Amino acid sequence: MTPPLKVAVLGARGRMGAEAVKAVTAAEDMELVAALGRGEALERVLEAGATHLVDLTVPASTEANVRFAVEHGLHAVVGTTGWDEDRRAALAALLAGHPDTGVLIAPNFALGSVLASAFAARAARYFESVEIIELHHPDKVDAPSGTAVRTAQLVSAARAAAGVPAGPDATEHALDGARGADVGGVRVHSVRLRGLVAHQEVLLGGPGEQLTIRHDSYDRASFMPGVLLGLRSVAAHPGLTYGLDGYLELNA
Ligand SMILES: NC(=O)C1=CN([C@@H]2O[C@H](COP(=O)(O)OP(=O)(O)OC[C@H]3O[C@@H](n4cnc5c(N)ncnc54)[C@H](O)[C@@H]3O)[C@@H](O)[C@H]2O)C=CC1
Ligand SMILES: O=C(O)C1=N[C@H](C(=O)O)C[C@H](O)C1
Repeated sequence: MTPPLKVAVLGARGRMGAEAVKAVTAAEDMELVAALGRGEALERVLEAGATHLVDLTVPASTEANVRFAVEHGLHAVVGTTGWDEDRRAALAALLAGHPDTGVLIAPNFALGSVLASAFAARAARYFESVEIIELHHPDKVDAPSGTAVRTAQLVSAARAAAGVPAGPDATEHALDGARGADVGGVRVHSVRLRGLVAHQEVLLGGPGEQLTIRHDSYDRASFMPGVLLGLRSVAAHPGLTYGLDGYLELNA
């Protein structure tokens, strides 16, 4: 029998971390060996014999946590936001010196969300205009969401590859922020509202028609199959994978 994956969860007292602790504990092929909150020494992960680390902390902590994991030969599955291009490049450079170690940075672990972003990228070349609205609970510390940034990047790359220009926009006068954030030429609008969990709409507009691709996470349980898939797959994918779609066969 294959021995269970020895998993440490960082951010274990947070909304996502607490859910991940439950999911890992319930998985028959995994053993939860450490569950750390803010201020607890990372060395405890090593003392516990972890081979895999899940990071669900905050943008200010995640980079140091993941670097620690890689430097100690642990595979890492990362859901925390804040991994911009510079941070990903620095991590990829570090991983080059640790060729057997894998890191997954997943802006969104929900399968439906990953599919929605992929569908949006596929549709994007056929529409004049594309904008994104992301809607989250008001305790979220970052905006726009990591998922919206990733979706905008995918949409932008797909449009560039097809030679489609940025959508028309005649705005000459606007209050700051009224047109949202510009992510690779795609406007992203962030809503924060009590009662929401994590939601996104990609609006695609052409003459006389609109396609809306919407995904809703009503519960953080929606993210757990992706966390477990990431843990089961990460060792077989050395180096840095950005997006859970890297482990899925979306074109099959
Ligand atoms: N990829 C995905 O599918 C998802 C990603 N997220 C992202 O995950 C992150 C966490 O989200 P939430 O759980 O909602 O936030 P949260 O604020 O509820 O939890 C974060 C926890 O991390 C702890 N923490 C901070 N620094 C730490 C450190 N160095 N070591 C250990 N613990 C530390 C905090 O004390 C807190 O308990 C955010 O960046 C969020 O955007 C959230 C939901 C889904
Ligand atoms: O903070 C959250 O809640 C979420 N964060 C991730 C993001 O920023 O995209 C994933 C999901 O949207 C929930």
